[in-house]
Amino acid sequence: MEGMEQWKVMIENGADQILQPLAQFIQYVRQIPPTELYAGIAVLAITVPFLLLFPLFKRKKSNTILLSGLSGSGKTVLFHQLRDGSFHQGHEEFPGCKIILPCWQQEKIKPFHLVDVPGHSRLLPKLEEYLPQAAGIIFVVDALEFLPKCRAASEYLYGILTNASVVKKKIPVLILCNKTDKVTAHTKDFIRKQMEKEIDKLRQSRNAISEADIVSEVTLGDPEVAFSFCVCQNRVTVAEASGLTGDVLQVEEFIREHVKP
Ligand SMILES: Nc1nc2c(ncn2[C@@H]2O[C@H](COP(=O)(O)OP(=O)(O)OP(=O)(O)O)[C@@H](O)[C@H]2O)c(=O)[nH]1
Ligand SMILES: [Mg+2]
Repeated sequence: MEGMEQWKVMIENGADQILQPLAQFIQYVRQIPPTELYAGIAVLAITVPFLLLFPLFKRKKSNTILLSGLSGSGKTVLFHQLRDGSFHQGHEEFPGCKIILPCWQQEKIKPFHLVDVPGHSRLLPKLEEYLPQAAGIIFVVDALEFLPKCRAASEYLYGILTNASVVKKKIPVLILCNKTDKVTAHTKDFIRKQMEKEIDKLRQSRNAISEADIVSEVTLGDPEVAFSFCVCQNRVTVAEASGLTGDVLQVEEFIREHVKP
C-alpha cells in the first residue's frame, strides 16, 4: 500500500512539472495581441515547410570523373589501371562504373564514377552528354605520337574548354601526357606549349567565324593576347603518366582532389 502511495505522489509531481510550463505558455500566448499572433503563425507556416523541404532541393555534388581524349591515347588502359591495377587492352568500359582506387582501399572514401569515353568522333555527343555531370575531366594525350595528332587533340580539347557547362561550372581539366614510359615521349611542358599555340590559332579562326555568323561561343581569354591555359575560367593543369606501367600517381592526386570523399 505504501508503495502505491509513493507511485501516486511521483505521478502527480511529474504531471505538475509538465502542466505548469504549459499553463505558463498558454498565459503568455493570451497576452500577445491577435494581429502579432497571426503574423507569427503565418511566418511559421511559410518557413517550416521550406526548411523541411530544403534538403530535397539541394543539388548533390557530382562524383563523376571523365576520361576523354583522342582514340589511341590510352584511356582504356588507364581505366583498368585505375580500377584494379590490371592491364586490359582494346575493349571500352563505357559508360564506366563505380570504383575505389586500389590505393584508397584502407581509407573511408566513397566510390566514384569513372567514365571512359571512347575517342571515336562518332561518340562525341556522348561526351557532351556526360560533361555537365563531371566533377573533373582527364584529357588524355598520346605523348609518343603527339606531333601528328596535336591539331586534332587541341581541337577536341578546345571543344571541351568552350563547352557551356564546363565554363559555367568551372569543371577542372587535367591534360594528361600519357605513355611517358617511352624515352621518345614528349615532355608535358612541350605538349602544353604546342597545344596553347594550336588553341590560339583555333580561337582566332573561330572568332572570325562567329563574328560573321553571329554564333555565340565562349571566348577563351583576350583574343589580342597569346592564349595560355591560365586564362580559362576553370582550372587547367598538365601532368604525366603511363597507364601501361602503372605510373598514375598524378592522376590519383587529381581524382582525390576533385571527388567528394
Ligand atoms: N607505351 C605505352 N603504350 C600505351 C600506354 N597506354 C596505352 N598504350 C597503348 O596505346 C594503345 C591504345 O590504348 P587504348 O587504351 O586502347 O586507347 P583509348 O584511348 O582507349 O582509345 P579509344 O578507345 O579508341 O578511344 C594500345 O596499343 C595500348 O597498349 C602507355 O602508358 N604506354
Ligand atoms: Mg578505349
